[in-house]
Amino acid sequence: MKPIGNVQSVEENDISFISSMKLKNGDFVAYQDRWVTPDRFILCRVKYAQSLKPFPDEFLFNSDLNPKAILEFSGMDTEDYDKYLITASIVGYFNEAIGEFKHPRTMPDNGESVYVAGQELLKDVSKAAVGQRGSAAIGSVLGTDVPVVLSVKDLVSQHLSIIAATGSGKSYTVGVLLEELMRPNNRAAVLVVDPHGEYPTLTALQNIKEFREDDYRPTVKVLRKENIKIKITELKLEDFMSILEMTDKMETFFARAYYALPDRANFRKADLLNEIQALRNESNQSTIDGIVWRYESNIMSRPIFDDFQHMQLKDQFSVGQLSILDLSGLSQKEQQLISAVLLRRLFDARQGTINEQYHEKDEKYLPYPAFVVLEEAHRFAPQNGEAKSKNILKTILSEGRKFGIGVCMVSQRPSKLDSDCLSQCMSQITMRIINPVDKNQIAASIETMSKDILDELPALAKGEAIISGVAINTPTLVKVRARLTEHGGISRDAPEEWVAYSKKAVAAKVVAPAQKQQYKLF
Ligand SMILES: Nc1ncnc2c1ncn2[C@@H]1O[C@H](COP(=O)(O)OP(=O)(O)OP(=O)(O)O)[C@@H](O)[C@H]1O
Repeated sequence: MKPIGNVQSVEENDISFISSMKLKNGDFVAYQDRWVTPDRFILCRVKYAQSLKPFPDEFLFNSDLNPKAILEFSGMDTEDYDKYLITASIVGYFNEAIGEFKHPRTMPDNGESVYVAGQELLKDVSKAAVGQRGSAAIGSVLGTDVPVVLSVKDLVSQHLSIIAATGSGKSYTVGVLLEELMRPNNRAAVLVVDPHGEYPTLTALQNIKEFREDDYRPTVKVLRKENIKIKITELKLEDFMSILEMTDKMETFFARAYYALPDRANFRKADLLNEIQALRNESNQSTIDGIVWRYESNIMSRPIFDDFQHMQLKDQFSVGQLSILDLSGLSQKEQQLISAVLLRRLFDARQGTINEQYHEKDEKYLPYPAFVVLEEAHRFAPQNGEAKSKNILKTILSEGRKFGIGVCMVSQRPSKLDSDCLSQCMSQITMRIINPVDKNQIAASIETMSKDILDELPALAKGEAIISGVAINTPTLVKVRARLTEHGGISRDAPEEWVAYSKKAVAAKVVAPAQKQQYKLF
């Protein structure tokens, strides 16, 4: 390796060095740990770079003149002005035995050589190697072709957040992650809760050879609203309350009817309606009418609520299967309710299976971990306000690790996402964020987000991310790799569509002779 500069000063965890190479924030450099282990390199992450020697003010007065040209004209050495003072924070050296970076505890001497970190050092940012069991090759270290490979074990056991402003590449990155999870080295059981129907294009991966090995071929199953069934007994009293939006008086009567059911684990929609009607007397006619009207229009007539059928958990969670729950076309309340019921059943199944309460023949037996991706997570766990799915999500985020349930929360509005939920995601893929309120929420909820990383967020380009947390060895700027399947969340080109539509309309007018006005002279 050829040195690119020399250490000028050291302060706290930062080194400053002078170089003629203009490095970018997030680039990695290294110096040698000369006094302790001479051949050991210490990795550092560049925080900022600034020109070392400012031009004399007089050279800058006239914007028509190039200051460098004035320098040359004055016979001064331009090279002195092409140097940068670069500050980088120490990441450490990779300790194979503990599998993480350790701080060297000694700082470099002034004048120590600094190098651009090469492939050999950069590979240590990844927690796994490409193709290894439990690896997800998500992209490369920005500006290099060194792969960044995440640990799937850590993503699943300690949850993940994917946060970015709209259009920055969130759902594209989710697609890349899902591709990695479905590869033969992972064969994951994954469910994506997809409120906009963006992920069905992933079905193509079933036919791509990279995803096959021996007899393994991933399955991608799209569950659309017509196939979504919730057995009425799966709803709790508070679910009914939230769907029916009743007055306090109505809620009191409704609760009475619900508790009057002879068997709350086994009833039909009409049985509950009968119990409501049975409460009718002369003094409560209008209240009961109100409940009945709400119950008939929101429960009786909705096909997703069924007397007998419900979605089988094993249909949604199966090893080597990516299930896409396409909730487009359903109201936000319905989306929350479906997710709540599903997450509750998943938690119960995994808890019961691990505690040996459910056995092989039981419908609720689920003998493998599961990963749930929640797009638009702020809808399911809002920071302010209620959502039926919020409590169970909190439970899974805090206890899911014991039972092998991982959650990936995807959102473009972290400030609208419950901060407790966000702080439970121990790995983070954070893309461009401009809104200061969102940045503050990230700073408050994600411990690994240092100020210099936060400052980088608005400058990230489409498809660039900062990956931090337990699935990677140190926070790293990453270029997310290209998708193997087509991306489903295409941004619409409004002017293109307007012009195309207008041209079609004009052409229709010109060529439609039947509609042409016939003029007679006399
Ligand atoms: N890593 C990448 N490589 C190449 N193109 C990318 C990458 N990431 C994103 N893009 C491009 O950027 C566009 C926007 O990405 P994407 O749809 O993922 O944004 P988003 O953050 O999910 O937006 P929204 O919040 O509106 O859904 C995509 O259509 C895609 O063409």
